[in-house]
Amino acid sequence: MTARDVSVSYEGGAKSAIRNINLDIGEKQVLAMIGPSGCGKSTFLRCLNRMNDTVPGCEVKGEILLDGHNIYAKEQEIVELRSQVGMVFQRPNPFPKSIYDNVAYGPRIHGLVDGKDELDGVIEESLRRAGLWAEVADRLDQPATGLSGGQQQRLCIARTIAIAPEVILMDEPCSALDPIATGIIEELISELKENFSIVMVTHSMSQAKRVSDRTAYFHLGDLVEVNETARVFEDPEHKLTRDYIGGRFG
Ligand SMILES: Nc1ncnc2c1ncn2[C@@H]1O[C@H](COP(=O)(O)OP(=O)(O)OP(=O)(O)O)[C@@H](O)[C@H]1O
Repeated sequence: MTARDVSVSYEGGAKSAIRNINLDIGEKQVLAMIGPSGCGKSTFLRCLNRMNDTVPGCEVKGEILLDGHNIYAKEQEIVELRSQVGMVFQRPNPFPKSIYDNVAYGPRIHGLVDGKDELDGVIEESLRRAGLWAEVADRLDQPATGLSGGQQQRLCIARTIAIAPEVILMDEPCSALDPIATGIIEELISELKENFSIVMVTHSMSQAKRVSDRTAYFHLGDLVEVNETARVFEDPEHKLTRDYIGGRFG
């Protein structure tokens, strides 16, 4: 994906949130977005699958290309876009349905499978890739809400993978989890990048260091720098980045 000159405002243009963002999201890489609270990370993330469309008074300008096609073009179908760009939220949000039906939801509504056997296969594969199969294989018909928080988040990842997106967006996917569940999700993210491009917002600089290939630093609505993660943390180009990483504000 490529963002070109993306600016977003809220309240009918009265409140500017991000300005002229130019950013490439590499294929099969993890891009971490960091920066102080309110700098526009989530706003930018939500542009990538047009989640901001549903926010009244929110205006998005510029272009976001997915495989060379502008996702803000008139002819873009939102349902199709959401099947190409999946999203995992801060708090695990399983549907009040069985574990099976949570993962089956996407393939069913997008018409991706033909018959029960194929659907069963997609569900097993998605749960395996999300590292959850061994824990739930014998209780697929049980309510998803009975799983632990970490298991629920892996279920939400399985639900996203089941529609075979190209890109997975993650908005602070571990912030509601304990350190052990966080470690499991971080390992999972490192495995998932073999097949998907991942963009994640994180408040944890150590997490960005551990899991991302590239890191983008946002400040007051501007993208200050984006570079290889090691470079951003060891030798940032900008003083603002250095100050944030050094804990001098944020
Ligand atoms: N629905 C909205 N209506 C009005 N202003 C909004 C809305 N959503 C976000 N904003 C404003 O846009 C700016 C960027 O917010 P955003 O949530 O994108 O930042 P963030 O970097 O993700 O913050 P955090 O790290 O706290 O989640 C902030 O000034 C915020 O108050």
